[in-house]
This record gives sequence, C-alpha cells and structure tokens, in this order.
Amino acid sequence: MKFNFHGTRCRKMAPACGSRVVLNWMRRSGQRMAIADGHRFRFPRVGRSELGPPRLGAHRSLCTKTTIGFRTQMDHKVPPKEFKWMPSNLITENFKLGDNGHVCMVLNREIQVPAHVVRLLWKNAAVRCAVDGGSNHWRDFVVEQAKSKRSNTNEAAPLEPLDVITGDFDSITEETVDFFKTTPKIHTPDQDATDFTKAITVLQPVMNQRKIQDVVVFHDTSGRLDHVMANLNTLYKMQKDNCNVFLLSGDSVTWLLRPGKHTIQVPVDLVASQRWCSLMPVGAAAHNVTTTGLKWNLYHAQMDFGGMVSTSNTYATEFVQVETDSNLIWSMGAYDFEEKVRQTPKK
Ligand SMILES: Cc1ncc(C[n+]2csc(CCOP(=O)(O)OP(=O)(O)O)c2C)c(N)n1
Ligand SMILES: O=c1ccn([C@@H]2O[C@H](COP(=O)(O)O)[C@@H](O)[C@H]2O)c(=O)[nH]1
Repeated sequence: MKFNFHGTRCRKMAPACGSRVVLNWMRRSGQRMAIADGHRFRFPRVGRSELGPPRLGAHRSLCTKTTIGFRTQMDHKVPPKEFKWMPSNLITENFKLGDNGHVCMVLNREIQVPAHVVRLLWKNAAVRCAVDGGSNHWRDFVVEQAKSKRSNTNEAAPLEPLDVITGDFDSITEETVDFFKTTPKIHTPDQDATDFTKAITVLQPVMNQRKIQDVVVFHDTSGRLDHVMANLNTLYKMQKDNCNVFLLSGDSVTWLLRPGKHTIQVPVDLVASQRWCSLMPVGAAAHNVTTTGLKWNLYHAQMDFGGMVSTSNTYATEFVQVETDSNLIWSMGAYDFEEKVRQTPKK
C-alpha cells in the first residue's frame, strides 16, 4: 500500500501503523530493533557511555510522586499526592530528566530555545523524535549548528541522530525526507488526533519498557492559537499515562500540575529577576487551590476560565507550593532572563 505524500505517491515511506511498528520493536526488544515497513531502526541503549560521566544531581528525577489516589484527598482523609518539580533541570543545569533519560521531541515551529539548551537536552535524551514538519526545523537546526561549528574554534560535538520521524507527513518537505533518508519514519494518518499526540502514543510502549516518564518538547507559542491550545490538550491527554510532558519555548516552560500538592523549586535567578509565572485552569474549574511562595497567592480559591486565572504572577521565594483539586497548567518564564535583566531600566 502507498500513501499520498505532498500530492504524489511515495514509495519511500509505505504507511506504517505506529503501534504495529512498536509491537515489532517490543517483540524484538532483545535486539532493541524495530521494523518500520522494511526500515530497521534502533532506539539506542541508554548506557553510561552515552550519558557521559554522572554529574551532580543527574540522578534526580524532575518529578517524584506517591501513588495514593486523589478521590478523597481534598478532604484530607488521605494525604494529597505529592509532586516535586525541579525546572532547573530544563533551564540551567543537568539537562536530563529521570534516571533513564527523557524523550526529546521537535514540533513544527522554529526552535527558539537557546541552542546550548537544545544541544544538551538532545545529547542526554534516550529517544529523539521529530514530528512531521518538526523535522524541517530540526534539519535547519542541524545545518545551522554545523555552520557555527565550522566558524567557531570551540568544536562542538556533532548532534546525535534522530531516532524516528512520525506524523501524517503533510508538512515534511522532500528535501527533509532526503536529508533524513536513513531515519525511520512512522506514518500516523489518523485525523482525529494531532501529530504531536500521536507521536507520544507511538513512543509510549518504548517509554514504558525503558521506564522513561518525561517528554521534553521543543515547541513555540507563536503562530496558530489552535495548535498552541491543542498542544496544551496533549498535556491533559497524556497525564492518563503517567507521563510528564514539558513544553519548551523560547521564553517559557509549561507543564501540567495534576490534582495534589506540588512543590516547584524555582531557579534563584528567576526569583531574583522576578520573572513571570502562571497557573491556568484550562479545561475545568479548580475549586480548591492554595498556593505559597508566589507574590499573589491563593487560599482555598476557585479558578476557572471566565472567573479567576493567575497570569503575570511572580515569586516571593525559591519554593512555590501549589495544592489543587483539579488539573492546572503551570507556565513559567525562562531562558531569556539574562536578557530581561539587562534590559531593565536602571532606577
Ligand atoms: C471535531 C473535530 N475537529 C477537527 C478535526 C480535525 N483534526 C483534528 S486533529 C487533526 C490532525 C491535525 O494534524 P497536525 O499535524 O497536528 O496539524 P496540522 O498542522 O496538520 O493541521 C485534524 C485534521 C477532527 N478530526 N474532529
Ligand atoms: O504552528 C504550529 C504548527 C504545528 N505545531 C505542532 O507540530 C505538530 C506537527 O505539525 P505539522 O503541521 O503537522 O507538521 C502539530 O501536531 C502541533 O503539535 C505547533 O505547535 N504549532
């Protein structure tokens, strides 16, 4: 069977059902090999040699949690689920999540995250994936990095290769297909879910088997609002799979806070420079939200769209606590804070 690719019949990539490919991979997991319609590919082993020498704190997961259900939590018959988050692992240090590494994923927007952050998160990833048109942007990044390497005396190591490209392939260009011709491609034609959601679903069995919980996503909040909203929706969809998805843009990090008690350790530079942070009740109201460590705190407050949302908030301390009975989107300013500090007019 063939499928349409930019209006032409394409023989290079016959349609592959993501789950079938992953099942093949699971069957052959001894070899860590997957078959994507004749293409064989390996998800690389995560070993000491790939991750380099252990670094201080590299063993820490960004999030730890207990396994107590939430149904009776807010009346405190049982203690609330606890989550600890260390966004510095994405912003200033380590650049690795979880003991078994993380998935790195590139969506279809220009990569605005600072190049050194992208490089380190990519290097430390266990699985590297580009989603449809995201592969065009990854190609641009690879080419740009190769150029700056040539013009720079400080040699940077080459970027690790992509493990897989997924998508309905309506955005990847012929040039990009050619550029990544040896990279396995998994076709996800379903038009009832976004390519981003489908990409995580395709990788889920691999993540389960290798005990990877975290997905770091290069996206951007510019461009189409429907894509931005759909990307937030993916955070909600994936929480069922006990999977943490972090959206990284040029100046923000965003993830979902599930019902429970969250402690977020904020990089001190962000506290000092009073960068923005926000709590948004997307999807459903939260009826009982209490925070500490913010400039504008909430006390057993109701949050909902059309009612109260907490945007343009900032930090009172390094440790922010949020206790909530419902999902909330947490988004915080990051990356360009040095720039912001420089731009602040002197009083
Ligand atoms: C109720 C409903 N609304 C809209 C759609 C259409 N739809 C939802 S997700 C999706 C796929 C989007 O693909 P993606 O690659 O994420 O975005 P693209 O840039 O191709 O629009 C489509 C077509 C649908 N299936 N059902
Ligand atoms: O403006 C955009 C466009 C796309 N995305 C995300 O990328 C994937 C893949 O997009 P394609 O257009 O199919 O290549 C899509 O599912 C979105 O999650 C985006 O964030 N912003």
